[in-house]
Amino acid sequence: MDVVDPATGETVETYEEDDAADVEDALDRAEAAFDSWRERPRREREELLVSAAEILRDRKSEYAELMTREMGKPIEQAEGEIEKCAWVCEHYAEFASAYLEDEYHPSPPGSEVKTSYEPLGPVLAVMPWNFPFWQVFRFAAPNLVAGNVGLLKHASNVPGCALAIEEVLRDAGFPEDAFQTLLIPSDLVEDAIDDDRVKATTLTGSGPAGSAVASASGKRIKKSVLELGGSDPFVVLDDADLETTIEEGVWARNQNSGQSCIAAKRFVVHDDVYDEFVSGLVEGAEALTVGDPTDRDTEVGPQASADLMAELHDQVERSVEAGATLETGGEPLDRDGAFYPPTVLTDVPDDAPAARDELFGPVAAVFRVDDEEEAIERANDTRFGLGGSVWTTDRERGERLAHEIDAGCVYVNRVVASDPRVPFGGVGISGFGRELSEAGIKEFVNRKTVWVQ
Ligand SMILES: O=CCCC(=O)O
Repeated sequence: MDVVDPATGETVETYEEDDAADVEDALDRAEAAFDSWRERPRREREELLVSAAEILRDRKSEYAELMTREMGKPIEQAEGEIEKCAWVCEHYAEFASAYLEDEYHPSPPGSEVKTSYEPLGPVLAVMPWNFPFWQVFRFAAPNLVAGNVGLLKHASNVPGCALAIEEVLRDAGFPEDAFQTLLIPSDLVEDAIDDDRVKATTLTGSGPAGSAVASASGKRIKKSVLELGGSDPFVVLDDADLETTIEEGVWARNQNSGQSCIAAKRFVVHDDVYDEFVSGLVEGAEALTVGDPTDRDTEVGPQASADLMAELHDQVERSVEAGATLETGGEPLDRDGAFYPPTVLTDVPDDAPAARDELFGPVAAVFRVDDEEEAIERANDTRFGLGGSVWTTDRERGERLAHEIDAGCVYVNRVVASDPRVPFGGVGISGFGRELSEAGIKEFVNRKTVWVQ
């Protein structure tokens, strides 16, 4: 596995891939580890998560630099990601016991009936490169503390991050085989899912990858959780506080260099404020500092690879050919590395890629609407359903519209963001199941009814 620094296009590291025999060995070890791990008192498992959080904070610079080198995340955002991983570890260290407490039910006199939450076993996680630490920790923290063991198949461009995560957990004191990284190509994933020792699967990534993992899991009657793409609407009503809304909109679209499933992708803007909003969005996009992700002033780094940038550019070109107006950006930067500028498209036709598909880079598509009803219609005119936001000074109006948007989460006057305290996941082709909070820790447990007469 070659790691190519997307800021320079140079190969910076090569890792040896694992093969089928390595997978076999890892599955054996995972199964054995589960037998003893599930018996460890939960309090001890929680304490290990506290140690993992400490290690993450101690090694924040080292891991942030690794992430920046492998997938180009601007360094300050990479440090923020490591902090968030520490937070999710601390969150589950504090709340896992309450989340997994036995639940007692009304029962006939003389009997006791409860639900207990017991671990399932080895869970295979297929994870993406865009938040290479966070996406893994939000799987690992709840599952390890619940008593499951983890097997990670990470994206092939971030093997160093995958191994570093394994290192954090081992150094924190988790048993060696409680969490293992498999540096395997995608074609070995189905074999692993087929294996009886793997009890469940979770994938964060693209629709086709999600469909493949869920199909293979379904064939073997194994539960899966999918967190796939999004095309989140950012709905700006006529009474929005425009200064704040524009500022937040620029960030909502360009965070993580535009490569986030919950980035705002379609801006649905009321006619009364449309012109002012668009000119603010364009000005904000042009003011962003694009460049070397190791530089602390950089706000938008490279796209994670030249291929991904080419795919994004093709979507922009096809949208413009279909009739969209390019307000700013729209051409790869003339320099080494996969740099794409913050881009704004207006007049986007309904059948253009920028309206229909997910654009996984710093490209905003803006739509003009005449009223609330049309805003909701436009917001819901997508097969995705991950997140969405509504911007208005009238909180009740915002909340009312939030209930009308078909998505796993809708934020009013706040940029959509995942948070350990609240469920995260989508509807439609954005996936199923939930991560984080109590909902997340209960995805891969046996909700066992115990009836004592
Ligand atoms: O790509 C998805 C974003 C995930 C997150 O921010 O938690």
